[in-house]
Amino acid sequence: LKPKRPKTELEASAVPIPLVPSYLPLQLDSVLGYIISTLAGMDEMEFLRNITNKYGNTINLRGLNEDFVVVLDPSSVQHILAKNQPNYEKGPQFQEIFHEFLGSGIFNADGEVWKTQRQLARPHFQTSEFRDAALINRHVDQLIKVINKRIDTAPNASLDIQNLFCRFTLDEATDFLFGDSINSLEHEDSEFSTAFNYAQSITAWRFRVPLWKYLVPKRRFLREIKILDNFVYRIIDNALERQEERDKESKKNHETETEKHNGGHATLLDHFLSYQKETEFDREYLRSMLLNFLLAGRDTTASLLTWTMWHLVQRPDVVARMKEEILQVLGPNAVPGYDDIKKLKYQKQVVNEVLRLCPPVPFNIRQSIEEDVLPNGYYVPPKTPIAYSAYSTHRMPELWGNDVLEFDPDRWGPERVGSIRPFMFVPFHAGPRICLGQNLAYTTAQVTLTRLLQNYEIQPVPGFKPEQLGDIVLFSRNGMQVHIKKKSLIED
Ligand code: HEM
Repeated sequence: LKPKRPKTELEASAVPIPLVPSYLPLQLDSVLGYIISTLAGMDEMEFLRNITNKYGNTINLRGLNEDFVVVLDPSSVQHILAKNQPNYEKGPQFQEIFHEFLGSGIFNADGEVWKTQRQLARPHFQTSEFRDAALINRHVDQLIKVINKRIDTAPNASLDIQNLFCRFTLDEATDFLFGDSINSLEHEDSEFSTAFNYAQSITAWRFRVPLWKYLVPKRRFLREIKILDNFVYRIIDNALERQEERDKESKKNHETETEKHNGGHATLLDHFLSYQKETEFDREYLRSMLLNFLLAGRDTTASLLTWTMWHLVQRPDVVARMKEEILQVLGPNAVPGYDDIKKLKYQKQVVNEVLRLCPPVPFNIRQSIEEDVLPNGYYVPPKTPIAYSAYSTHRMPELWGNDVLEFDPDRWGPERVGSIRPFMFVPFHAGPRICLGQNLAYTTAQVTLTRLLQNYEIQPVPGFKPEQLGDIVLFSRNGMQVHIKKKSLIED
């Protein structure tokens, strides 16, 4: 047993966070119950929601005598993500779990290491980098080609659209970040995507199982990481060669460093390399940087598109309004760019409503540095893991009303959007570490949806029901089966 700390003055003045009850020493009943149920396919997000419905919006899920705080109130979420953000870091536990996979990349770093990467990367995510949406459209072309081929060869069979979206966003993200697409839409069983998926799912297990070091097999994990490394190092070495040639050229032309930076860069990697003079990056740093951005950007957008399909196949009325809007703004065939997408206001409402009910990152963890008191008076001890769940906060009836579980894009319409207060809706996180790719994600999702609705009719598969899987990203365990037929917008 951990020795009991003497109470500090702050602790004495605050309220202890309610403990979720358990009955065996070391809370073994709760810990084992959770692991067994998860292995058996439990919906973890609904499990957490049921616990908070029963015990309150600020709880301590203590396991093996370690505290684990969960907060859902917008004011507490705001406190840890923004107001007192410096006191809530990713922390050593998080970093250890992710280390082999992500090194000290942006997603897995705190302090100066995080800050430098964020500052350097930010310009690459400005809208100007994807205003014409050409890169996105190129990969949507490929997606459409694969869907058409599938319709031609098996017109009556259902299709797992989640699988296609994962391959599509992997191709788009590797193109945007590395300048070298995996082309997994063309070659489904790419060694890289298998290795990436495996590394991600083992990492999610390391989170769930407190004794992961002893329980989760490591040999295959390290073998798959090696496959990722080989792939990424090849890209880095090519980019370094290109950079050297560019440097020689610019010396010939007597360009200054500032002129070089202002030139615009095709990929995130080139963008980082253009700062090589000021900041010495080694290959390992660049490798981690790329894998971190890939993790952050790829499955999240695929998840958003997947759950959008699930809601749309059940709501022909919503689809009809979306199609009407596309016809008005773009017509049946025009390929959308960023500026067109901005005019698709109802479509954005639909996307926001999906992000509310099915946030791609449903759960997120920080660790306190010093002791603290939350705005609702609860005491947070030092060095304590503290989590928030966008999934649960987005489903609180006291915030959203009694129709909270209804899919209603009109919540986001001009008359009602005013009642959505900050930190009630946090699919992209918030505060200084808010998602860097938010704008790119909306653009990718909306360009893709527009083109799918211009070209197809998408229908439910009778009897199919997705099973939520709350890994690092919210997916459906059994895919997302839909029926899809070619149909132009003017045939409606
Ligand atoms: C629907 C799509 C997306 C969602 C819901 C989403 C959500 C999030 C969330 C919740 C975080 C905070 C993670 C944490 O701190 O633990 C985050 C961070 C981040 N996201 Fe996204 N994201 C999406 C798409 C993208 C895309 C497309 C990219 C880029 C290719 C991207 C790049 C990043 C980066 C670099 C961070 C780390 C920011 C930092 O720590 O300073 N995201 N995202």
